[in-house]
Amino acid sequence: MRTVAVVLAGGVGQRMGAATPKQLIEVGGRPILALSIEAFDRHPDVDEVLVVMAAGHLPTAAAIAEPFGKASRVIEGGDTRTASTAAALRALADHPGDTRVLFHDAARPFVDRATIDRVLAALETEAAVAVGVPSSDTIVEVAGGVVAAMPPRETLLRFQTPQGFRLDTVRKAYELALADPGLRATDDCGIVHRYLPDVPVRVVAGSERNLKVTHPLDIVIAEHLATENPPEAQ
Ligand SMILES: Nc1ccn([C@@H]2O[C@H](COP(=O)(O)OP(=O)(O)OP(=O)(O)O)[C@@H](O)[C@H]2O)c(=O)n1
Ligand SMILES: C[C@](O)(CO)[C@H](O)COP(=O)(O)O
Repeated sequence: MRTVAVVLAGGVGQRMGAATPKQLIEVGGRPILALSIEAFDRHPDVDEVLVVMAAGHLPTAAAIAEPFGKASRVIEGGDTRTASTAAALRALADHPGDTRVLFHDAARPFVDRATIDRVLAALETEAAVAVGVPSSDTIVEVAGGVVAAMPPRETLLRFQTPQGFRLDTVRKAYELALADPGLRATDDCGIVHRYLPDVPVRVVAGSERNLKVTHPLDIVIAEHLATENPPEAQ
């Protein structure tokens, strides 16, 4: 059974507000995208890494991916993260349904080997696997500026990536999702949960280091993680 890691780098980094997409910003002297590709390229159970890049930046992404033996292809993403995942699924159309596929945010350059191991181990028996960490903040639902609901914090997790699937499962979920004019999603497990409600989404532990570089302050933290405690030391 083959394992493909899809590194989603199709965003433009609006919240970061930099001149280039945030995945091209260097931390510890290397582009964030290179660190994310490397995490999967070096994993012994990953066979192939597919990079999905923002339009207009494919040659740069191809140059970054080139040294990694498993990063065979760089394709163009879509206008949303969901559209970029859909583009990856189209690019994997010739892969058998029992392929294991891991979708990872390029913006999470510090994913560690143990997290990938946990996702792959769960995929031995499950068709959809998420990575989550507890919230240290109280999370509330707000409507019209006032609190509408306060779910008990111990029932809540913050999702990270990679999110892992059997290819046939995520394919089916996306087929249904893309036919829904009301489609709104922020991750791939959400799409499986909504469109294939009978498929359990197993949750495994993530890591606080696996931050998603989103806002300018995250670059300061990422620079620290990359230089003081680099991924290869994990
Ligand atoms: N059209 C998109 C949008 C996002 N992503 C990827 O999905 C991951 C998580 O998205 P996010 O952190 O929101 O990145 P951006 O969309 O670039 O950021 P912003 O929302 O601030 O514009 C990132 O690695 C991003 O490159 C993608 O592949 N295609
Ligand atoms: C997939 C994700 O990283 C899980 O936390 C998150 O939903 C991505 O959201 P974004 O708005 O595309 O950064």
